[in-house]
Amino acid sequence: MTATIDTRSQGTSPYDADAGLAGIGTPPASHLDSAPVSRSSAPSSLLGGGVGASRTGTRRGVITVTGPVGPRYSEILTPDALAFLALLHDRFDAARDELIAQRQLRRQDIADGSDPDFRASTRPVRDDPHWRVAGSRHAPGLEDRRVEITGPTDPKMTINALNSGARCWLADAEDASSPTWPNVVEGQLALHDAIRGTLSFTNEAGKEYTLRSADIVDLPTIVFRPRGWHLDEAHLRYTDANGITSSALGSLVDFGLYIFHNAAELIARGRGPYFYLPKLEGYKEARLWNEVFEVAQDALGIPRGTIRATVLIETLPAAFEMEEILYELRDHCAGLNAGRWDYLFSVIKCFRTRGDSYVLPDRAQVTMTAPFMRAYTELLVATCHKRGAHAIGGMSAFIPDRRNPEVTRQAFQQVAGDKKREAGDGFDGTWVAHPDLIPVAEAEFDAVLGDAPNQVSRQLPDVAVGQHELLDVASARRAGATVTSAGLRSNVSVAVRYIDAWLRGTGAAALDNLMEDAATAEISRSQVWQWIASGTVTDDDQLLVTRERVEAILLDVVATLPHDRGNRIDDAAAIFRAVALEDDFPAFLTSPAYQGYLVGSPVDRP
Ligand SMILES: CC(=O)SCCNC(=O)CCNC(=O)[C@H](O)C(C)(C)COP(=O)(O)OP(=O)(O)OC[C@H]1O[C@@H](n2cnc3c(N)ncnc32)[C@H](O)[C@@H]1OP(=O)(O)O
Ligand SMILES: O=CC(=O)O
Ligand SMILES: [Mg+2]
Repeated sequence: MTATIDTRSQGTSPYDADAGLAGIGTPPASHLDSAPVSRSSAPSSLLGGGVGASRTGTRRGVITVTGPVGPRYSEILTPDALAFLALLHDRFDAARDELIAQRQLRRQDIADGSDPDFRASTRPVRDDPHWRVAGSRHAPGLEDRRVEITGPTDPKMTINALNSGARCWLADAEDASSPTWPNVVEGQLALHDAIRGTLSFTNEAGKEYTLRSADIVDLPTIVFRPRGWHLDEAHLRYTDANGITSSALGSLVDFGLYIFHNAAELIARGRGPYFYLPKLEGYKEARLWNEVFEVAQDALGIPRGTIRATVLIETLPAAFEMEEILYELRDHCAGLNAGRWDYLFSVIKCFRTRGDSYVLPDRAQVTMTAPFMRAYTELLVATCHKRGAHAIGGMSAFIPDRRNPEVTRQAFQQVAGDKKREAGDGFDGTWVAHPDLIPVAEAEFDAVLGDAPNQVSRQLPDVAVGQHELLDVASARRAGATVTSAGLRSNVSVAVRYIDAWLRGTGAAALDNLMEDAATAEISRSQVWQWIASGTVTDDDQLLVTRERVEAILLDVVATLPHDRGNRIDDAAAIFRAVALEDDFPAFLTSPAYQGYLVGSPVDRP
């Protein structure tokens, strides 16, 4: 993206001068923020004015399709849908760039030694006891979210998820998705058809898949997760009113196409346009989403407050702004989710240059009972319930193997323990990665919730989590967790195999009996980067983690992997080198991998 960013006017702490939280102490339903979205600026002429010019003659931007067009793509990429995307980009493209720049400044601050903390400037939001979020009120299908299955939106997974018996389905265009052009557009087609009850699929062996009901109220409630703010969509070009052209934004494309095509249908069928919002780093990003929602609802003629969003708290900076995030989205917010894998990634990213005391042990040894992780989830539940929001738990990575009873037994045991802890801690629901895990998670939540749809009314006034508890990452190693040579090798191997799968169009994979996705792969590569940068010594053999050592492991791993036709092991290894072994630390591995390796590759064509 090319927008000019005036970082001087924002400063490194732009929140202090912020007037956006001025509504504190007044009734929560009113829109008192200074945010520049008003009904008068809403695009009433959107669908009548044609792309490029409004009825009043004001120039507007244009979205152009540059990706190849497959069967039925025209049903998604309609002129009106593209005009809607152009409207969203006109309003929010530059604001997105500013927020990405602010993320970088903040991360640099942390790298330079300034610890994240709760903001003094937003204390009034936290201290005001009166406001509440919309929650599940007037949001049919979101009252009881005790088990949510997650997964990508290809037709088979869509049908399997909707037939799974879970309460909700997180339809994922984020961590579980490789954002190939077919995955993006055909995923929208699958959702479009599923919502209308017409989706079917036949696999290569001739097995037919159909929805168990054509009526979506009989199926898990769909909660769609668009891509995060950081990802571009290279197959749609946005040309702004000044003729400047750039890639479209993945988040606005995913969100925009989904709500444009499905909001009215969802509402008519007794559901609503529901979203998960990933990878936010602060409340200003929540505010941006809220503005997107308002503009979208106005443009589509849907009452404001119809959308519901569940925000993933999966970055360290966002953990210090949970309440502010809820506040910004209060008219649209259903809850928060503890996105534990990206959270760990964010912890590593933020502290990667801060030396040995910020080094985490092997990924497998950082469990949810590590004090700093427990502090994060306790704060999340307490914050949600204080504000009438659902607290949704995270993903245990253990997955069953239908061909291996022992692996399945262990997965069930691990998942049961994880869900028991979450339900006991006050979470209102949780995620599972695989349909066979639904009864396991359900049993643990049933035991706590009984017939109640949730436990939002359970207040947790005794939770006392402050800056120290959230930042005490050293607690994991103090408690005996270690960095091992096996952990190092596993990080290299998992990252390379996952990136290979991602380059072949698969965004979630079962590797070594664990669910791996973009978030877990980010942990693997960033741990390696941090261990090298921190001069970490593996505890079992007392050897330094160096680039040369990792390079030798990488060559060994690559030699053991099949180099069949279609595999992209060498490309995966090249990406791994770029994101784990260079001096620079790309904020996300998917950004260079997308631009340099995925776009234009064989799987990127219909
Ligand atoms: C950090 C985070 O963000 S977590 C959220 C993002 N991650 C995810 O959503 C991961 C979701 N899970 C998955 O993608 C898959 O479970 C995987 C890739 C981990 C494993 O998938 P597979 O190797 O196909 O598992 P397996 O062979 O046991 O599947 C058995 C059946 O269950 C289906 N299935 C497995 N997981 C899912 C799922 N999440 N949703 C729907 N159906 C599923 C499979 O499609 C398969 O169906 P079939 O018999 O009709 O072919
Ligand atoms: O998105 C979820 C996570 O754990 O990351
Ligand atoms: Mg995540």
